[in-house]
Amino acid sequence: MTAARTAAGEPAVRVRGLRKTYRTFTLRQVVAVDRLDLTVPSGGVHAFLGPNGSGKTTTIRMLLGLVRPDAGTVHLFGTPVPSRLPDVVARVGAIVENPKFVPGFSGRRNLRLLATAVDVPHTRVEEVLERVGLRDRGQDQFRRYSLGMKQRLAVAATLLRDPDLLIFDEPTNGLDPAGIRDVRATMRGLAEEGRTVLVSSHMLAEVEQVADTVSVVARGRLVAEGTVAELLGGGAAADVRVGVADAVRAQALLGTAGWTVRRAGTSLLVGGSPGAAQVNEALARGGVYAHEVALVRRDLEAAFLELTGPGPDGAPGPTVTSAAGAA
Ligand SMILES: Nc1ncnc2c1ncn2[C@@H]1O[C@H](COP(=O)(O)OP(=O)(O)OP(=O)(O)O)[C@@H](O)[C@H]1O
Repeated sequence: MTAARTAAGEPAVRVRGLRKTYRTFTLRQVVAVDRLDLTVPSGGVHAFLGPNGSGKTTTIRMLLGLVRPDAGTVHLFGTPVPSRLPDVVARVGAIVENPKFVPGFSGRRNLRLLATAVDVPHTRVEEVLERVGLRDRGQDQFRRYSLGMKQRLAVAATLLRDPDLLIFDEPTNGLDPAGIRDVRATMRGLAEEGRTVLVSSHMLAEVEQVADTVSVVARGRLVAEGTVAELLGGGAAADVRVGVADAVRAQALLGTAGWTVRRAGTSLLVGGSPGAAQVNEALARGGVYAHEVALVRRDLEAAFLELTGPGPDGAPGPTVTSAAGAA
């Protein structure tokens, strides 16, 4: 099953030059998505990351044929959308906004209604309830479910047709920590079954823990793509924090080695070095012995703000970086 889901060699999602402009009530033009390129590899969890209003929901709605683009192309598993959406729609499941379930019906009855609507046998309802851990609570009324359980029922609904691509728009909004953990575990589990999960988020911590690859958008445009580690600059590019008694001498030694050195409280932060061991060695060779040498991971929040914040002139976004080195 895993091979069949991913064997096509096509990315699950391929978007090129996508653009969508809205007109507000005051006839002001809002560019929601602006010549966006997006590639979601087949298999694994891909985070679609960006601040509020950066165009994530609009993009997802275009992937699903719910909003018509002004320009650009969308392919899902190599099939052009929306022109040939019917050919691929059964392979895609999405939770875009709060799913509509009947509050007074049980979770199971809600799913059975949906199963009938999409022509799936009711035996599949039991499978998906089991899959999201709701089989024992399937007889409870939907209105009695916690938010996390409601979200899991929504996932179960998307699984009815056994899709290869699942799209979640901000799935952890409003969930408590246990609910967030559940959603993350569900996403990982789906990816391990060979499916592709595309999850939009503005929550960096969520992305770091669950995503294999990430696309970062700001003001409707792609600003970076790659793995989380690549977006953070990788270990080699991280700073090294050094604690020494003689900071002046250490600063001179490290500067001579060609690295950038700046003060951070009582420590020094060394940038551009190949790693902590090399920094330590350079100090020792110069007769300076550090009481602390530690690799400091670049802060994800800082990296994200750097990527998505306004440029120095406050206007267009930062240039596109391909952290993965991919075209
Ligand atoms: N139907 C609409 N009419 C007018 N403007 C819209 C409409 N939908 C979205 N927008 C605007 O387009 C821009 C992108 O919105 P979108 O909802 O796609 O971003 P988002 O990244 O999903 O944001 P959030 O994380 O807040 O949901 C925003 O400026 C938003 O106000």
